[in-house]
Amino acid sequence: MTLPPGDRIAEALAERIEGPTPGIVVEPDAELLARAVASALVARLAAAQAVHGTASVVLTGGGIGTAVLRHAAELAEEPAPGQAVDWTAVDVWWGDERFVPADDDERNEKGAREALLDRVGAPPERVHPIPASDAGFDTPEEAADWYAGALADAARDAGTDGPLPRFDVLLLGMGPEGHVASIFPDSPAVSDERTVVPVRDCPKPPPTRVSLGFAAITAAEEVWLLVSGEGKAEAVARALGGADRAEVPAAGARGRRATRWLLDAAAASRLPGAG
Ligand SMILES: O=C1O[C@H](COP(=O)(O)O)[C@@H](O)[C@H](O)[C@H]1O
Repeated sequence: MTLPPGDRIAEALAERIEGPTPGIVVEPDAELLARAVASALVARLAAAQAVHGTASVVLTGGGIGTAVLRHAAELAEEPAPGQAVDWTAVDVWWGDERFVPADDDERNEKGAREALLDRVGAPPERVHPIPASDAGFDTPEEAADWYAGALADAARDAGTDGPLPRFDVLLLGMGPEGHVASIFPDSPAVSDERTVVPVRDCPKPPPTRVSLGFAAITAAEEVWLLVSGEGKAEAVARALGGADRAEVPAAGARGRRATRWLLDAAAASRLPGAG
């Protein structure tokens, strides 16, 4: 495990951190982290479009996740070389969502639309929100089944084997107790093998949610965990120290090709070697 304090995320990407060992990059503070991740994200999506014609990203809610999207929208106004994303050719999915009405401020979708999607003109046919509670589904179970079907349909339309389309980058925030998406420690979701799982009695409000399961998270090409703040430092250290994913779900978030922990200095402060 390496810990390069102050290293730039773009440089780490250029080095192509790949394989089973998570790559760790530390930026000095949350604002610089959000800017660096946004810059790396648009570069990665532009590169995916150069190869495949389209790109796909799985979004997260949360403070840093939404700040990244705001900065990505700014970068779209005057793209740097290698960072020109055609937002009409990006499929947008979500890692988790709160099962509340569509206009509720708790919706991750609402935050993402305001921060990025409405600003870059993402077309409705490429934006795939997890259903809201007023979208015609009575329960999170029904909404989860529907979203699993939407993912499987997209995979089939793209000619991809299996129940999931290609995810170029899957973004995850992490809670102070180590939850990712809406997979909370010691909850049924940690051992649920479905691609999309309903979540009830969630310890963090709102209590009713829908989340990608580990089967979908670990199918992504790249998983990027975005974490800031001292309050999350212990969970970061436990996840990277080999904790069981049932106890620290972030420990089970791995990409097929790469797993990147993108941290600010406070979140990295309990890792071995942190100053
Ligand atoms: O409940 C959730 O929390 C996490 C982390 O949020 P943060 O504000 O502490 O960064 C988020 O990633 C997830 O999508 C969300 O539903």
